[in-house]
Amino acid sequence: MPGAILALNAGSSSIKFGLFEVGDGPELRLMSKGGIQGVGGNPHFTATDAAGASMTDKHWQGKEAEYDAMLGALLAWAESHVHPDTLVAVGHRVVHGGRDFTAPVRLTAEIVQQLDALTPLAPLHQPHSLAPIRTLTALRPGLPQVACFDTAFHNTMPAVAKRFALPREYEDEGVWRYGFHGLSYEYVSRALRQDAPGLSAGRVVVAHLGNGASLCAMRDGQSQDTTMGFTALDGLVMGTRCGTLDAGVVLYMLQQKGLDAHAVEQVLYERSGLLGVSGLSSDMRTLLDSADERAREAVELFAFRVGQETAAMAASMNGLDGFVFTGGIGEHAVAARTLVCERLRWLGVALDAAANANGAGRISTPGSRVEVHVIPTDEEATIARHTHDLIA
Ligand SMILES: Nc1ncnc2c1ncn2[C@@H]1O[C@H](COP(=O)(O)OP(=O)(O)O)[C@@H](O)[C@H]1O
Ligand SMILES: CC(=O)OP(=O)(O)O
Ligand SMILES: [Mg+2]
Repeated sequence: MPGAILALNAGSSSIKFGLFEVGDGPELRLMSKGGIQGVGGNPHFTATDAAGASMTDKHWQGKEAEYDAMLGALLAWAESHVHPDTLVAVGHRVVHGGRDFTAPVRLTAEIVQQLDALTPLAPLHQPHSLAPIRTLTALRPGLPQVACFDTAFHNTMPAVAKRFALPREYEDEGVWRYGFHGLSYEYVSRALRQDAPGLSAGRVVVAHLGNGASLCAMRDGQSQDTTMGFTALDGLVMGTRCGTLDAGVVLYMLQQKGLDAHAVEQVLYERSGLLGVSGLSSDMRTLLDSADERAREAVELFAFRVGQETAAMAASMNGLDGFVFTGGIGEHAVAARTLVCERLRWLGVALDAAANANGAGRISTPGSRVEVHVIPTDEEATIARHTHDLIA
């Protein structure tokens, strides 16, 4: 089935994409990757070829910066590089699959409606996941579109790791831990199996540290536990999200502070995390560069929580053989990796400071009991592979 697949990963302020050539076999070849940054503000469209050379770099303004126009332009750009009739499908990252979607699915109007009903479970993400699906359906009604879910990878978690200690009727309604960042974890799981098969068969904590952040306890490449739960609000300190919080604080906000549900949602999703603690920025790079004491405290809390939750993930697997950093912070923030590894020393992590600073793939010392790796994630590659498998 020769042709091409466009994989889209739409977030709150950016749309990332990967364009892949399909051959006759199962392997896909990356032709281009890039994205639109500044969606909703000053959009900036860039794309590079597989070797990293720039293919386009444009700023859009006025009518060109409107959502449908931008997606139309991205689609037209992709088609101009593969010819319209060879674009065989578009795959999307959809953050929440709820209890009904545990594997990639070919989209229909009815399924889009079902996914829309999950918006309250992922208010920061689901609308952004669905927006490009709707626009592309209007632009190219006949083009097959596939949804790939962030939650699906965690379906292998044992019941005890999924369960909340709430009255059973909540569980009957689907209130349990789903977990997220699954397309990223799936990519890392495959990369480990290929490049470090011994470790991949063991007990590994994968840390996806980006704007959203979570950990996955992986044994034999499968999810055993994760720090995110029913929503992407749980677990670690994130850019603007608080992570794990005593539910009593929510009651305090409602009952003592008089906030309504919408105001609480805003505090927890948009004004907390690194931004809330530092009062400065949600961006790790800005905080690491800052001399402000509160910026330092925000980074300290971030690393402290990664350390605590790693111990919890290790407990879920009865031990720890490896630790993997991925996501924007995990891949690039040398100082943040150092702080995290210091908190994992007692678990058997010995960091090789030079390897960490030099951007090596393995950053633990040869004698480290726990192997530490940095693996750049590629959610778009996972999306493209699933899309290909589904439509082939
Ligand atoms: N060189 C760097 N040094 C420190 N932090 C970085 C660097 N590059 C990216 N980051 C951080 O990565 C985070 C964004 O991660 P990313 O995975 O790209 O986010 P998203 O969840 O939006 O996909 C930001 O906090 C950013 O500051
Ligand atoms: C699920 C989630 O938190 O995603 P992101 O990191 O893209 O915000
Ligand atoms: Mg992300």
